[in-house]
Amino acid sequence: MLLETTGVTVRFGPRAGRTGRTGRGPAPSAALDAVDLTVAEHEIVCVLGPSGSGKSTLLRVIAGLQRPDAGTVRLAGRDQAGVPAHRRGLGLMFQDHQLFPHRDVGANIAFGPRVRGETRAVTAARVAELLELVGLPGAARRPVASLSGGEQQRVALARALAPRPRLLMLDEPLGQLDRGLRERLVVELRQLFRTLGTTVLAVTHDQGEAFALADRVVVMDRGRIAQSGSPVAVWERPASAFVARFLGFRNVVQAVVRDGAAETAWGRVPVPDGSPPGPAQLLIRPAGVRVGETEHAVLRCVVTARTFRGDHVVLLLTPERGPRLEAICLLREAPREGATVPVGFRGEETVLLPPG
Ligand SMILES: Nc1ncnc2c1ncn2[C@@H]1O[C@H](COP(=O)(O)OP(=O)(O)OP(=O)(O)O)[C@@H](O)[C@H]1O
Repeated sequence: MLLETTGVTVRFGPRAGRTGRTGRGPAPSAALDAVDLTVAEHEIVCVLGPSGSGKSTLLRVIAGLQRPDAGTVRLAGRDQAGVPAHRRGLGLMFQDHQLFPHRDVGANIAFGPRVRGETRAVTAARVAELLELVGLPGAARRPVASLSGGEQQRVALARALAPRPRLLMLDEPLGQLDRGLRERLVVELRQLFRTLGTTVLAVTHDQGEAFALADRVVVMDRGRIAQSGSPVAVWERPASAFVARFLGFRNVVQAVVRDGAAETAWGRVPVPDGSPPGPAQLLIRPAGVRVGETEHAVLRCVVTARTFRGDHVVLLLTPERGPRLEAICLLREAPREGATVPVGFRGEETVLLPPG
């Protein structure tokens, strides 16, 4: 295992040192609460979570920029306690690129290799090679100030890769760019890391970015790991109501499973075969809400909003009982705003979550 954190805990502020646990969650001051995280050689892992969930603090602890109150960080099996940041062999690329504004592109990228004592010739070759890799061939003499946001991002990446770090750590790598550019760059980044065999630990609050980049995503909630798994596994089977809501699913409701269906505020909803009986929370994906089908209808809803999304329409429904529902349907089948429609549910599109 290239990176292994065990029980990493960080507490900030006046409550530091107090345990204050209730057994149900971390004390309010725990920025990180006993985090165990591994990253294998050549793996791309994205840590994902809402603002304040501890993502940056975790990166800073691994980088050696923040001392943990408890726990260990191992790199290639070696405990990093007492190893300063610059001796950990990590590449860091943080939110605000931190390029040297008064140096040209080449000098920015050359910084790491020069500090490590590489010769001018070796460094120049490395700079040219990296500029080629990040899609900016021949840009070495350009002033940093003349670059667009996306170009600066590429230079920052080249600079982080220049000393051949054993682990590349990215904090919101594409945070400040517009959506179109981010979507393009994320695909390029994944290809680049694959080609180079780079091991990557990235942090982002943008789930689309994490899902496009990562081999594995790690979802954080208030200093703890809420779920870790492949993008597909996490998307298909969120481990909790928190993860489901964080992924943008809206239809999460209290339920009691009995006789092959979940009893909810919306009525009886079919659930997958073999679902254990008892209290739970239920996620119904928007595709599992059948709109306008009278045969399986259990509920009547008013169409509160329709959002056009290209080939389909997202409907916000206000039911006669229970919280609002989100549904998707084909444009040509979408009911009008204000219409009252019968609604039923598809069991294959439901996921049972632990009780809240
Ligand atoms: N230097 C600090 N002093 C006090 N509290 C801090 C410090 N740094 C972070 N925190 C707190 O620790 C918690 C985790 O912060 P962190 O920056 O790691 O979260 P994050 O998930 O990276 O958030 P964001 O996405 O907004 O960057 C937050 O409650 C934050 O207020």
